[in-house]
Amino acid sequence: MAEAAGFEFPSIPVSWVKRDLLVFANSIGATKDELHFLYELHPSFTAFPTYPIILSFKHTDQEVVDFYARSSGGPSIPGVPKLDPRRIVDGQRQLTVIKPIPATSAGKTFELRGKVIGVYDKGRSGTVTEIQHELIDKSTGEVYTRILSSSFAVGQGGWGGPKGPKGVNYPPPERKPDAIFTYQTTEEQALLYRINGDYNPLHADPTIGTKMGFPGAILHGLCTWNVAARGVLRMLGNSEGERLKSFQARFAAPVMPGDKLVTEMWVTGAKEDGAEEVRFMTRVEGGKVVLSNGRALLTKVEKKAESKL
Ligand SMILES: CCCCCCC[C@@H](O)CC(=O)SCCNC(=O)CCNC(=O)[C@H](O)C(C)(C)COP(=O)(O)OP(=O)(O)OC[C@H]1O[C@@H](n2cnc3c(N)ncnc32)[C@H](O)[C@@H]1OP(=O)(O)O
Repeated sequence: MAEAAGFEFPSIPVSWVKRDLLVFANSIGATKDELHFLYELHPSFTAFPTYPIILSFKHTDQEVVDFYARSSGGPSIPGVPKLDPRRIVDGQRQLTVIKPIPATSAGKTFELRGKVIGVYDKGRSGTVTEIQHELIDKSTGEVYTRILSSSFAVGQGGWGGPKGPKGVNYPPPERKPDAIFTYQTTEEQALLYRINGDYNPLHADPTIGTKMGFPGAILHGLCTWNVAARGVLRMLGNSEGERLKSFQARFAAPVMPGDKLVTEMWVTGAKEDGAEEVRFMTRVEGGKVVLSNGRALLTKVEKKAESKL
């Protein structure tokens, strides 16, 4: 098992154009008062700061790809049994902004360099694979973004691997939230979000969702995660992309397209690298917590009075 940790994947060339940024901002519900994420001629036009999260799915694609073929096509991780991509869900994600990305990758040679942090056997529950990716400009070696991902292979545990370290939890303070952001997803939200490059049929074909025990096609965990990122930035960072330095959360329960998402957030007063800590939690209205362990780092936190649908 020692061989799995540190295993490096072949680097993946990635690219994007302004149009991809527009699709992304639309797919996470950006509104006309966030025009700088939606209109390429806006004087402050910029990528929504979590956009790089999509690049491990998109690569350099302009066309739809076969998700399963791509997910099973990569190299095997040493010491770990082959996992069935049809029964893998996203577990958690952390994105750290090191340098904001340009509005298009044209003129640079970006790639994602990925390595395994650990693969953990959770017994009957499944297997957790933790991978770190860095978005790097190959020609200069500059790192733009660091992403830590955990995927959860449901029911595919019990192969004798290590259980893994105890995770760090970021529970919200026990007081009223400092801001609340509500977003009504549509029945077609996942069909729109997949155009970013995550073509997992789990988000389109209801029969695949029901085989995994869900009520139908579920929303991409990262769509919920990015909606929450937009909410935190909107409510506490005046929708100024450069203020978001880090964003992370655990996918605690699935979301169905059409659900209303309620993100509660707390400014804790803690500081890290000159940014302020925000903890957050997202629920489906009146129901389950769907994003737990939410934590963001923002510079110049300022509260907005009201949430916007
Ligand atoms: C190669 C192809 C890559 C594909 C990438 C995916 C692409 C996307 O398109 C797919 C998606 O977007 S899927 C949608 C988003 N994800 C979800 O909806 C998952 C929601 N969560 C769940 O269903 C359960 O929490 C569940 C099932 C995750 C866990 O529930 P339980 O089995 O009840 O687990 P539990 O008993 O609570 O815990 C067991 C151990 O696992 C750890 N753990 C739990 N949830 C985790 C999570 N979300 N991420 C990472 N680790 C997690 C627990 O800490 C526990 O470990 P330990 O015993 O060591 O404490």
